[in-house]
Amino acid sequence: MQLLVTGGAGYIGSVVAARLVEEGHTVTVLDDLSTGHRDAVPAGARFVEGTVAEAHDLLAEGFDGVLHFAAKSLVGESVEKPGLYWSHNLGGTLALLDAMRQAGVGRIVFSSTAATYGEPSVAGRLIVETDPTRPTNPYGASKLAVDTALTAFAGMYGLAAVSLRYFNVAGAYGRQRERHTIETHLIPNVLKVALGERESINVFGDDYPTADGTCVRDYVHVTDLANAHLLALDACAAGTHQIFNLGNGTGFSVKDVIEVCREVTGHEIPVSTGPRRPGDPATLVASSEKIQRELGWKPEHTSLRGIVADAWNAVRSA
Ligand SMILES: NC(=O)c1ccc[n+]([C@@H]2O[C@H](COP(=O)([O-])OP(=O)(O)OC[C@H]3O[C@@H](n4cnc5c(N)ncnc54)[C@H](O)[C@@H]3O)[C@@H](O)[C@H]2O)c1
Ligand SMILES: O=c1ccn([C@@H]2O[C@H](COP(=O)(O)OP(=O)(O)O[C@H]3O[C@H](CO)[C@H](O)[C@H](O)[C@H]3O)[C@@H](O)[C@H]2O)c(=O)[nH]1
Repeated sequence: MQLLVTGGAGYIGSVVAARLVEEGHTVTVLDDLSTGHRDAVPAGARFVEGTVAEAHDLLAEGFDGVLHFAAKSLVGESVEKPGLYWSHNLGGTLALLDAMRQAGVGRIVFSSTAATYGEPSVAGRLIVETDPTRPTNPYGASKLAVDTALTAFAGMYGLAAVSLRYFNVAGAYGRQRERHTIETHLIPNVLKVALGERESINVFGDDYPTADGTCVRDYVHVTDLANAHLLALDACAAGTHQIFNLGNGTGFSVKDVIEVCREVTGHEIPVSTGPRRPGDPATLVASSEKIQRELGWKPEHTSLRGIVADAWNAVRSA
């Protein structure tokens, strides 16, 4: 297929773009390099620098589908700058959907997020796709708005849409790793301590209603996530919008993650404890039963130790 990958110079988009090239697809990456890197775009993919709001002319060249990763995606920043999130994530995507419609591009796989759910309705239960969506921050709200728009576009215009609601993505694909200039994510920041680039890791709150008081998340390997995109692309069906969770079904606390990083890196990882980060739900753990059942997705890298080890090997060899 001729595929447009928005955000394909970013962490997840670049790994998916690499897998698509390997599968024989013709890939064009559209990225404004606001948080991505030109050299993350895989060899074999064409690169166009620009924003999703300017995709009109590019799409007119003729594509079979779009994989839409480009977004602002920092929870804390979204609380501080909500307008940025609404304009980029919703406004940018609506412009993209209009351009797709005008160009006759009928297939989209969208990077949605666990942040669309907010606090789980039943504490301790895995989150399923039919759970209430009550985002606790503007990032999650803007992504939920896109999901809602996709349902409407599928119903009205026959768009074939799949939203993949990722939980916490981690790990590396060979040397392709997470490398944000402003890094907020837990695992890469803990690894910076092990590398000697930071003195300690600050735990954002230890008074949550969880076993050790720190937030619990579900970490999924970026290559398992990439494989889900290949399945989703094939599963797109005209006039439908399908939504799938992507996680491993196991929750790890912030303290668990730091301990695994200590084991993997052999570094003591000094810790300080600070206040809660605004917008953070206490616990987010996925049921991915639906995508396993309906699309045959099977995660292969489910151990947190293995996920951290892959990330560590990639940053050490950088
Ligand atoms: N990393 C996670 O754990 C996680 C979890 C759930 C959902 N997601 C979603 O997955 C997607 C990719 O996340 P990531 O971690 O790879 O982020 P990233 O910041 O590494 O990648 C995003 C890419 O999009 C580009 N971009 C941003 N706005 C753009 C615009 N308006 N036009 C063109 N390009 C633009 C950036 O330059 C960057 O290369 C995002 O949509 C994010 O919301 C990520
Ligand atoms: O230096 C840090 C960084 C993070 N944390 C904590 O570690 C946990 C994980 O935080 P991340 O920033 O790594 O990830 P988030 O859970 O905030 O968010 C990620 O997963 C979400 C869905 O679960 C969204 O999709 C979002 O895009 C993606 O960044 C949170 O409890 C956070 O408070 C710390 O204690 N210290």
